[in-house]
Amino acid sequence: MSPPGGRGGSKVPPARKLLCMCSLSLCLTYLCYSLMGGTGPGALRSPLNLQSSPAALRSPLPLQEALLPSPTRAGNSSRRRGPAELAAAPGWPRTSLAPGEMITAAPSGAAERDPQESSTTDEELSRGAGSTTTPDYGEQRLPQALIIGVKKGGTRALLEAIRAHPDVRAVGVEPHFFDRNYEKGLEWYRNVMPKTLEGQITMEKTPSYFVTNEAPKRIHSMAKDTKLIVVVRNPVTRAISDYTQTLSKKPEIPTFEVLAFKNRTLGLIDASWSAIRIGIYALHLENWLQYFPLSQILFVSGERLIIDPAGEMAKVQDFLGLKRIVTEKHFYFNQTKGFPCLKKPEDGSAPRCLGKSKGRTHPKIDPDVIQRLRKFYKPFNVMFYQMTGQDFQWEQEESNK
Ligand SMILES: Nc1ncnc2c1ncn2[C@@H]1O[C@H](COP(=O)(O)OS(=O)(=O)O)[C@@H](OP(=O)(O)O)[C@H]1O
Repeated sequence: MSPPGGRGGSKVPPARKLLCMCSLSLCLTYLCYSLMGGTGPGALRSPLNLQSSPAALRSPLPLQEALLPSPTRAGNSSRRRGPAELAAAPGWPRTSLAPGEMITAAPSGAAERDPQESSTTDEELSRGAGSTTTPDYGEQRLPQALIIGVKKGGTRALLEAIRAHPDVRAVGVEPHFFDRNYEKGLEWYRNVMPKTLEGQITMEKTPSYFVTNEAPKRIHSMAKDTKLIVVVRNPVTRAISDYTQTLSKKPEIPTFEVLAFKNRTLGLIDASWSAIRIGIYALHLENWLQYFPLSQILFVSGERLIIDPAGEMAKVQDFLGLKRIVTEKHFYFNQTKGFPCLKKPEDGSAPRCLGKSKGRTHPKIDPDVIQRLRKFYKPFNVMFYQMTGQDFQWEQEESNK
Protein backbone atom coordinates (compact mmCIF):
# COMPACT_ATOMS: atom_id res chain seq x y z
CA MET A 1 0.00 0.00 0.00
CA SER A 2 1.49 3.33 -0.92
CA PRO A 3 1.43 5.86 1.90
CA PRO A 4 -1.08 8.69 1.58
CA GLY A 5 1.70 11.23 1.23
CA GLY A 6 3.55 9.16 -1.33
CA ARG A 7 4.17 10.15 -4.92
CA GLY A 8 1.65 9.03 -7.44
CA GLY A 9 -1.02 8.79 -4.78
CA SER A 10 -3.56 10.61 -6.96
CA LYS A 11 -4.52 9.47 -10.41
CA VAL A 12 -6.41 12.17 -12.31
CA PRO A 13 -7.66 11.72 -15.92
CA PRO A 14 -5.82 14.09 -18.33
CA ALA A 15 -8.96 15.99 -19.38
CA ARG A 16 -9.98 16.67 -15.81
CA LYS A 17 -6.44 17.59 -15.01
CA LEU A 18 -6.42 20.18 -17.80
CA LEU A 19 -9.73 21.61 -16.67
CA CYS A 20 -8.53 21.70 -13.14
CA MET A 21 -5.27 23.31 -14.16
CA CYS A 22 -7.05 26.04 -16.05
CA SER A 23 -9.45 26.91 -13.29
CA LEU A 24 -6.78 26.77 -10.65
CA SER A 25 -4.48 28.86 -12.79
CA LEU A 26 -7.19 31.48 -12.93
CA CYS A 27 -7.80 31.37 -9.24
CA LEU A 28 -4.11 31.70 -8.48
CA THR A 29 -4.00 34.71 -10.76
CA TYR A 30 -6.89 36.17 -8.90
CA LEU A 31 -5.17 35.55 -5.62
CA CYS A 32 -2.09 37.43 -6.78
CA TYR A 33 -4.34 40.23 -7.94
CA SER A 34 -6.11 40.31 -4.60
CA LEU A 35 -2.89 40.31 -2.63
CA MET A 36 -1.69 43.19 -4.74
CA GLY A 37 -4.77 45.10 -3.70
CA GLY A 38 -7.19 44.31 -6.52
CA THR A 39 -10.10 43.74 -4.19
CA GLY A 40 -8.69 45.36 -1.14
CA PRO A 41 -5.48 44.06 0.36
CA GLY A 42 -5.67 40.38 0.90
CA ALA A 43 -9.44 40.20 0.95
CA LEU A 44 -10.68 36.99 -0.60
CA ARG A 45 -14.14 35.57 -0.74
CA SER A 46 -13.80 32.36 -2.69
CA PRO A 47 -11.08 31.93 -5.25
CA LEU A 48 -13.11 29.75 -7.57
CA ASN A 49 -16.08 31.98 -8.16
CA LEU A 50 -14.01 34.99 -9.09
CA GLN A 51 -12.72 33.80 -12.40
CA SER A 52 -14.40 36.61 -14.24
CA SER A 53 -12.18 39.10 -12.46
CA PRO A 54 -10.23 41.27 -14.92
CA ALA A 55 -7.07 39.91 -13.37
CA ALA A 56 -8.01 36.47 -14.53
CA LEU A 57 -7.42 37.55 -18.11
CA ARG A 58 -3.70 37.63 -17.62
CA SER A 59 -1.82 34.79 -16.04
CA PRO A 60 1.60 35.88 -14.85
CA LEU A 61 2.60 32.41 -13.75
CA PRO A 62 3.72 29.60 -16.04
CA LEU A 63 1.47 27.05 -14.43
CA GLN A 64 1.45 24.68 -17.39
CA GLU A 65 5.13 24.18 -16.88
CA ALA A 66 4.66 23.57 -13.20
CA LEU A 67 1.93 21.06 -13.84
CA LEU A 68 3.85 18.86 -16.24
CA PRO A 69 4.32 15.29 -15.04
CA SER A 70 7.18 15.20 -12.60
CA PRO A 71 10.42 13.57 -13.59
CA THR A 72 12.08 10.96 -11.42
CA ARG A 73 13.66 12.39 -8.32
CA ALA A 74 17.26 13.17 -9.04
CA GLY A 75 18.36 12.31 -5.54
CA ASN A 76 17.00 8.78 -5.58
CA SER A 77 19.42 7.48 -8.12
CA SER A 78 22.58 9.09 -6.87
CA ARG A 79 23.22 7.77 -3.43
CA ARG A 80 26.08 9.48 -1.65
CA ARG A 81 28.93 7.53 -0.25
CA GLY A 82 29.95 9.11 2.98
CA PRO A 83 31.92 8.03 5.98
CA ALA A 84 28.84 6.20 7.17
CA GLU A 85 29.32 3.60 4.46
CA LEU A 86 32.57 2.71 6.03
CA ALA A 87 31.56 3.00 9.62
CA ALA A 88 27.79 2.77 9.77
CA ALA A 89 27.01 2.48 13.43
CA PRO A 90 23.52 1.26 14.16
CA GLY A 91 21.59 2.95 16.92
CA TRP A 92 21.57 6.54 17.93
CA PRO A 93 23.81 9.20 16.50
CA ARG A 94 27.28 10.16 17.32
CA THR A 95 26.08 13.70 16.94
CA SER A 96 25.77 15.78 20.03
CA LEU A 97 23.84 18.97 20.59
CA ALA A 98 25.17 22.44 20.99
CA PRO A 99 24.79 24.07 24.37
CA GLY A 100 21.47 25.84 24.47
CA GLU A 101 19.94 24.01 21.53
CA MET A 102 16.24 23.51 21.68
CA ILE A 103 16.06 19.75 21.94
CA THR A 104 15.72 18.85 25.56
CA ALA A 105 16.70 15.87 27.55
CA ALA A 106 13.25 14.89 28.70
CA PRO A 107 13.81 14.05 32.36
CA SER A 108 16.18 16.84 33.26
CA GLY A 109 13.95 19.60 31.93
CA ALA A 110 17.05 21.45 30.78
CA ALA A 111 16.57 24.90 29.33
CA GLU A 112 15.39 24.89 25.76
CA ARG A 113 15.72 27.45 23.12
CA ASP A 114 13.61 27.50 20.03
CA PRO A 115 15.35 29.42 17.29
CA GLN A 116 12.05 30.06 15.58
CA GLU A 117 10.79 31.92 18.60
CA SER A 118 13.49 34.53 18.70
CA SER A 119 15.76 36.03 16.12
CA THR A 120 19.07 34.33 15.80
CA THR A 121 21.96 36.63 16.58
CA ASP A 122 25.39 36.55 14.97
CA GLU A 123 26.83 35.39 18.25
CA GLU A 124 24.40 32.49 18.47
CA LEU A 125 25.12 31.55 14.91
CA SER A 126 28.84 31.38 15.39
CA ARG A 127 28.39 29.40 18.58
CA GLY A 128 25.93 27.12 16.87
CA ALA A 129 28.21 26.46 13.94
CA GLY A 130 31.22 25.57 15.97
CA SER A 131 29.59 23.28 18.41
CA THR A 132 26.58 21.55 16.92
CA THR A 133 27.74 18.15 15.83
CA THR A 134 31.12 18.81 14.50
CA PRO A 135 34.46 17.47 15.50
CA ASP A 136 37.24 19.97 15.02
CA TYR A 137 38.29 18.81 11.59
CA GLY A 138 36.96 18.99 8.07
CA GLU A 139 35.90 22.12 6.27
CA GLN A 140 33.05 24.54 6.53
CA ARG A 141 31.01 24.28 3.35
CA LEU A 142 27.91 25.94 1.99
CA PRO A 143 24.85 23.71 2.44
CA GLN A 144 23.96 21.23 -0.26
CA ALA A 145 20.47 20.72 1.14
CA LEU A 146 18.02 23.05 2.84
CA ILE A 147 14.79 22.62 4.76
CA ILE A 148 13.01 25.67 3.38
CA GLY A 149 9.63 25.36 5.09
CA VAL A 150 6.96 25.51 6.06
CA LYS A 151 6.73 27.33 9.35
CA LYS A 152 5.00 25.07 11.90
CA GLY A 153 5.11 22.16 9.46
CA GLY A 154 7.41 19.99 11.55
CA THR A 155 10.72 21.38 10.30
CA ARG A 156 12.49 21.06 13.65
CA ALA A 157 11.46 17.42 14.04
CA LEU A 158 12.76 16.69 10.56
CA LEU A 159 16.07 18.48 11.07
CA GLU A 160 16.74 16.75 14.37
CA ALA A 161 15.92 13.37 12.88
CA ILE A 162 18.17 13.83 9.85
CA ARG A 163 20.98 15.05 12.09
CA ALA A 164 20.98 11.58 13.55
CA HIS A 165 22.54 10.46 10.28
CA PRO A 166 26.31 10.33 10.49
CA ASP A 167 26.67 11.74 6.99
CA VAL A 168 24.71 14.87 7.81
CA ARG A 169 25.90 17.92 9.70
CA ALA A 170 23.49 20.75 10.36
CA VAL A 171 23.33 24.10 12.05
CA GLY A 172 21.11 24.00 15.13
CA VAL A 173 19.88 27.57 14.83
CA GLU A 174 18.10 29.10 11.87
CA PRO A 175 20.58 31.24 9.90
CA HIS A 176 17.88 33.18 7.96
CA PHE A 177 20.52 33.87 5.34
CA PHE A 178 18.31 34.01 2.25
CA ASP A 179 15.74 36.26 3.87
CA ARG A 180 17.22 38.47 6.62
CA ASN A 181 21.00 38.13 6.36
CA TYR A 182 21.66 37.97 2.65
CA GLU A 183 23.62 41.21 2.56
CA LYS A 184 26.19 39.61 4.88
CA GLY A 185 27.41 37.53 1.98
CA LEU A 186 28.22 33.89 1.30
CA GLU A 187 31.37 33.88 3.41
CA TRP A 188 29.33 34.84 6.46
CA TYR A 189 26.94 32.03 5.59
CA ARG A 190 29.75 29.51 5.15
CA ASN A 191 31.17 30.50 8.54
CA VAL A 192 27.85 29.68 10.14
CA MET A 193 28.09 26.10 8.91
CA PRO A 194 29.58 23.20 10.84
CA LYS A 195 32.71 21.54 9.56
CA THR A 196 32.18 18.48 7.42
CA LEU A 197 34.27 15.72 6.01
CA GLU A 198 34.28 14.89 2.31
CA GLY A 199 31.00 13.12 1.51
CA GLN A 200 29.02 14.55 4.41
CA ILE A 201 26.08 16.80 3.68
CA THR A 202 25.81 20.24 5.21
CA MET A 203 22.25 21.34 6.01
CA GLU A 204 20.27 24.07 7.66
CA LYS A 205 16.60 24.85 8.16
CA THR A 206 14.90 28.21 7.95
CA PRO A 207 11.15 27.78 7.40
CA SER A 208 10.57 31.34 6.24
CA TYR A 209 12.53 30.72 3.01
CA PHE A 210 9.50 29.02 1.48
CA VAL A 211 7.50 32.27 1.55
CA THR A 212 10.38 34.64 0.76
CA ASN A 213 10.09 35.90 -2.81
CA GLU A 214 13.83 36.38 -3.30
CA ALA A 215 14.87 33.07 -1.77
CA PRO A 216 14.61 30.80 -4.85
CA LYS A 217 16.71 33.11 -6.98
CA ARG A 218 19.28 33.57 -4.25
CA ILE A 219 19.61 29.88 -3.51
CA HIS A 220 19.83 29.13 -7.20
CA SER A 221 22.65 31.62 -7.59
CA MET A 222 24.50 29.99 -4.67
CA ALA A 223 24.18 26.49 -6.19
CA LYS A 224 21.59 25.44 -8.71
CA ASP A 225 21.78 21.81 -7.58
CA THR A 226 20.82 22.59 -3.96
CA LYS A 227 18.32 20.03 -2.72
CA LEU A 228 15.23 21.53 -1.15
CA ILE A 229 12.95 19.96 1.43
CA VAL A 230 9.53 21.32 2.35
CA VAL A 231 7.55 19.89 5.26
CA VAL A 232 3.90 20.64 4.62
CA ARG A 233 0.96 20.33 6.95
CA ASN A 234 -2.78 20.84 6.61
CA PRO A 235 -2.89 24.63 6.13
CA VAL A 236 -5.81 25.07 8.53
CA THR A 237 -4.00 23.31 11.38
CA ARG A 238 -0.80 25.08 10.39
CA ALA A 239 -2.53 28.46 10.66
CA ILE A 240 -3.85 27.59 14.12
CA SER A 241 -0.40 26.39 15.18
CA ASP A 242 1.13 29.62 13.91
CA TYR A 243 -1.46 31.64 15.80
CA THR A 244 -0.86 29.57 18.95
CA GLN A 245 2.83 30.42 18.79
CA THR A 246 2.12 34.14 18.45
CA LEU A 247 -0.45 33.96 21.23
CA SER A 248 2.12 32.39 23.54
CA LYS A 249 4.30 35.47 23.11
CA LYS A 250 1.56 38.09 22.89
CA PRO A 251 -1.45 36.97 24.90
CA GLU A 252 -3.22 40.26 24.18
CA ILE A 253 -3.71 39.65 20.43
CA PRO A 254 -7.26 39.30 19.07
CA THR A 255 -8.81 35.88 18.69
CA PHE A 256 -8.02 33.65 15.73
CA GLU A 257 -11.60 34.08 14.55
CA VAL A 258 -11.20 37.85 14.43
CA LEU A 259 -7.84 37.80 12.68
CA ALA A 260 -8.88 35.25 10.07
CA PHE A 261 -11.47 37.51 8.42
CA LYS A 262 -11.46 40.78 6.57
CA ASN A 263 -15.20 40.74 6.96
CA ARG A 264 -16.71 37.82 8.82
CA THR A 265 -20.31 38.57 7.84
CA LEU A 266 -19.37 38.46 4.18
CA GLY A 267 -17.09 35.51 4.75
CA LEU A 268 -14.03 37.37 3.44
CA ILE A 269 -10.88 35.59 4.55
CA ASP A 270 -7.92 37.83 5.30
CA ALA A 271 -5.26 36.30 3.09
CA SER A 272 -2.88 39.09 3.96
CA TRP A 273 -2.56 37.68 7.49
CA SER A 274 0.63 35.65 7.39
CA ALA A 275 -0.94 32.77 9.32
CA ILE A 276 -3.35 32.34 6.41
CA ARG A 277 -1.06 33.33 3.55
CA ILE A 278 1.73 30.87 4.37
CA GLY A 279 -0.72 27.99 3.85
CA ILE A 280 -1.42 28.88 0.22
CA TYR A 281 1.32 26.47 -0.74
CA ALA A 282 0.58 26.44 -4.48
CA LEU A 283 1.21 30.15 -4.67
CA HIS A 284 4.62 29.96 -3.02
CA LEU A 285 5.65 26.80 -4.85
CA GLU A 286 5.05 28.50 -8.16
CA ASN A 287 7.84 30.90 -7.27
CA TRP A 288 10.29 28.04 -6.57
CA LEU A 289 9.44 26.27 -9.78
CA GLN A 290 10.72 29.26 -11.72
CA TYR A 291 14.21 28.28 -10.55
CA PHE A 292 14.20 24.62 -9.52
CA PRO A 293 12.81 21.50 -11.17
CA LEU A 294 10.28 19.58 -9.15
CA SER A 295 12.74 16.69 -8.95
CA GLN A 296 14.95 18.85 -6.75
CA ILE A 297 12.25 19.49 -4.16
CA LEU A 298 11.08 16.91 -1.66
CA PHE A 299 7.72 17.39 0.01
CA VAL A 300 7.46 15.75 3.39
CA SER A 301 4.08 15.25 5.02
CA GLY A 302 4.06 16.90 8.43
CA GLU A 303 1.21 14.60 9.46
CA ARG A 304 3.10 11.45 8.47
CA LEU A 305 6.23 12.71 10.16
CA ILE A 306 4.28 12.31 13.41
CA ILE A 307 2.54 8.99 12.72
CA ASP A 308 5.35 7.35 10.76
CA PRO A 309 8.60 9.26 11.27
CA ALA A 310 10.77 6.39 10.00
CA GLY A 311 8.74 6.15 6.78
CA GLU A 312 9.18 9.86 6.05
CA MET A 313 12.86 9.67 6.98
CA ALA A 314 13.38 6.88 4.47
CA LYS A 315 12.15 9.22 1.74
CA VAL A 316 14.35 12.03 2.99
CA GLN A 317 17.46 9.84 3.05
CA ASP A 318 16.73 8.52 -0.45
CA PHE A 319 16.25 12.04 -1.71
CA LEU A 320 19.55 13.15 -0.20
CA GLY A 321 21.30 10.12 -1.66
CA LEU A 322 22.08 8.78 1.81
CA LYS A 323 22.14 5.26 3.09
CA ARG A 324 18.98 4.55 5.13
CA ILE A 325 20.50 4.70 8.58
CA VAL A 326 17.78 6.59 10.43
CA THR A 327 15.05 3.97 10.77
CA GLU A 328 12.25 2.96 13.14
CA LYS A 329 14.93 1.92 15.61
CA HIS A 330 15.63 5.59 16.20
CA PHE A 331 12.13 6.58 17.30
CA TYR A 332 9.74 5.79 20.09
CA PHE A 333 6.35 7.29 20.81
CA ASN A 334 6.42 9.32 24.01
CA GLN A 335 2.95 9.15 25.57
CA THR A 336 3.48 12.18 27.78
CA LYS A 337 4.68 14.33 24.93
CA GLY A 338 2.17 12.83 22.50
CA PHE A 339 4.79 12.76 19.76
CA PRO A 340 7.59 10.57 18.53
CA CYS A 341 10.91 11.26 20.19
CA LEU A 342 14.45 10.17 19.45
CA LYS A 343 15.62 7.12 21.35
CA LYS A 344 18.27 7.15 23.97
CA PRO A 345 21.55 7.40 22.19
CA GLU A 346 24.24 4.86 22.83
CA ASP A 347 26.37 7.34 24.70
CA GLY A 348 24.05 7.11 27.69
CA SER A 349 22.46 10.54 27.49
CA ALA A 350 18.71 10.92 27.91
CA PRO A 351 16.10 10.30 25.19
CA ARG A 352 15.29 13.41 23.30
CA CYS A 353 11.88 14.91 22.68
CA LEU A 354 11.39 18.31 21.10
CA GLY A 355 10.94 21.19 23.52
CA LYS A 356 7.65 22.44 24.87
CA SER A 357 7.17 24.97 22.07
CA LYS A 358 6.63 21.97 19.76
CA GLY A 359 3.34 20.22 20.24
CA ARG A 360 1.52 23.02 22.02
CA THR A 361 -2.13 22.71 22.89
CA HIS A 362 -4.09 24.75 20.37
CA PRO A 363 -6.95 27.01 21.44
CA LYS A 364 -10.44 25.86 20.54
CA ILE A 365 -11.51 27.55 17.31
CA ASP A 366 -15.12 28.12 16.25
CA PRO A 367 -16.01 25.13 14.00
CA ASP A 368 -17.74 27.45 11.49
CA VAL A 369 -14.51 29.36 11.05
CA ILE A 370 -12.59 26.14 10.55
CA GLN A 371 -15.16 25.07 7.98
CA ARG A 372 -14.83 28.39 6.16
CA LEU A 373 -11.06 28.08 6.10
CA ARG A 374 -11.23 24.55 4.75
CA LYS A 375 -13.38 25.81 1.92
CA PHE A 376 -10.95 28.62 1.31
CA TYR A 377 -7.91 26.36 1.12
CA LYS A 378 -9.47 23.49 -0.80
CA PRO A 379 -8.81 24.76 -4.36
CA PHE A 380 -5.28 25.76 -3.43
CA ASN A 381 -4.66 22.37 -1.86
CA VAL A 382 -5.94 20.62 -4.98
CA MET A 383 -3.65 22.78 -7.05
CA PHE A 384 -0.74 21.94 -4.78
CA TYR A 385 -1.45 18.21 -5.16
CA GLN A 386 -1.46 18.64 -8.93
CA MET A 387 1.78 20.57 -8.92
CA THR A 388 3.62 18.14 -6.67
CA GLY A 389 2.01 14.92 -7.88
CA GLN A 390 1.27 14.08 -4.24
CA ASP A 391 -2.08 13.90 -2.54
CA PHE A 392 -1.65 14.94 1.08
CA GLN A 393 -5.29 14.03 1.77
CA TRP A 394 -6.03 17.05 3.91
CA GLU A 395 -9.63 17.08 2.74
CA GLN A 396 -10.07 13.41 3.58
CA GLU A 397 -8.47 13.95 6.95
CA GLU A 398 -11.00 16.68 7.64
CA SER A 399 -14.06 14.75 6.55
CA ASN A 400 -13.07 11.97 8.96
CA LYS A 401 -13.30 14.32 11.91
N1 LIG B 1 8.34 14.67 17.02
C1 LIG B 1 7.70 15.83 17.18
N2 LIG B 1 7.68 16.44 18.38
C2 LIG B 1 7.02 17.61 18.52
N3 LIG B 1 6.39 18.27 17.52
C3 LIG B 1 6.40 17.68 16.32
C4 LIG B 1 7.03 16.45 16.09
N4 LIG B 1 6.86 16.13 14.79
C5 LIG B 1 6.15 17.11 14.24
N5 LIG B 1 5.86 18.05 15.15
C6 LIG B 1 5.09 19.24 14.88
O1 LIG B 1 6.02 20.28 14.62
C7 LIG B 1 5.28 21.49 14.79
C8 LIG B 1 6.26 22.65 14.85
O2 LIG B 1 6.74 22.81 13.57
P1 LIG B 1 8.15 23.49 13.25
O3 LIG B 1 9.22 22.77 13.96
O4 LIG B 1 8.27 23.56 11.78
O5 LIG B 1 7.93 24.92 13.88
S1 LIG B 1 8.80 26.22 13.60
O6 LIG B 1 8.34 26.78 12.35
O7 LIG B 1 10.21 25.84 13.60
O8 LIG B 1 8.45 27.08 14.76
C9 LIG B 1 4.48 21.26 16.02
O9 LIG B 1 3.30 22.03 15.93
P2 LIG B 1 2.31 22.29 17.16
O10 LIG B 1 1.77 20.93 17.52
O11 LIG B 1 1.25 23.16 16.62
O12 LIG B 1 3.11 22.90 18.25
C10 LIG B 1 4.20 19.74 16.00
O13 LIG B 1 2.88 19.43 15.68
